[in-house]
Amino acid sequence: MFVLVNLKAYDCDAVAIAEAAAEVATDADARIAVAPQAVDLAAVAETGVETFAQHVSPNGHGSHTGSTLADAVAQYADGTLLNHSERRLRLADIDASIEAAHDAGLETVVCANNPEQIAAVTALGPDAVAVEPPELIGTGVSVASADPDIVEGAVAAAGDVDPSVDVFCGAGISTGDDVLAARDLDARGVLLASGVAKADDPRAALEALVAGL
Ligand SMILES: O=C(CO)COP(=O)(O)O
Repeated sequence: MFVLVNLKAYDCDAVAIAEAAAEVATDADARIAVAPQAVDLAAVAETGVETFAQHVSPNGHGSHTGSTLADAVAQYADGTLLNHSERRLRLADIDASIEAAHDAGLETVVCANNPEQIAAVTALGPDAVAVEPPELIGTGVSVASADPDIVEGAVAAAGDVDPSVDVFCGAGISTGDDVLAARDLDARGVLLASGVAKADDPRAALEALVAGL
C-alpha cells in the first residue's frame, strides 16, 4: 500500500512529520510519502522521506506569474498530486500538468471526485488516480466504510480504461482499520491529510496507519 500524506495548508511542522514518516516507512510494509506546501519541498525532501508536491502548473518557463513549475519541483520531489478537490484543474490543464510532470521525471497522482471522473483522468495516462468524495474530506469518516461503492466503482472504472494505473482512495482515512478496509476494496493506496497533519502525535498516527499491513 501507498500512504500519501497531504499536509495541505495546515498549521503543522512539515519537517517533523516528514522525519517521522521517513522513520516509520523504514519498518513498514508500505510506501509513505509526504506532500507539503511548495515552499517546504526542499526541507521535507532533506529528511529522506518520499516527497510529493501538492500541485504543478501545466505551463513551462515563461510569463506565467505564480506558477509552480514541474522542473523546479523535480529538484526536490519524487512526484506530485494533481487536480485535488481543493485545487481543481480544467481537463486540458490536467493533461498538460501530467505531461509537464512526467517530462520532469515526477510520478503523478491525479485526484477525482467519482468513478466517472476517475475514468476520464485515467485516460490521460497518470501513474495513479485517487478517488476522494469531497463531502467526506476532513470529516474523519472514512470513504472506505462510508462509501465503499465509490472506491469499488473507481477501481472498476480505472481498470476498464488502463489497468496499469493504480487507484488510491481518500477522505476521512485516519486509522489502520481504514487502510485495511481500503486495501480490501482493491485500492493500492490511501490519500489522507487531517488524520496526520492535525494529530496530537503525528508519529503515532502514522505508526497506527501502517501497523496492520
Ligand atoms: O483531501 C484529502 C487528502 O488529500 C483527505 O483529507 P482528510 O484525510 O483530512 O479527510
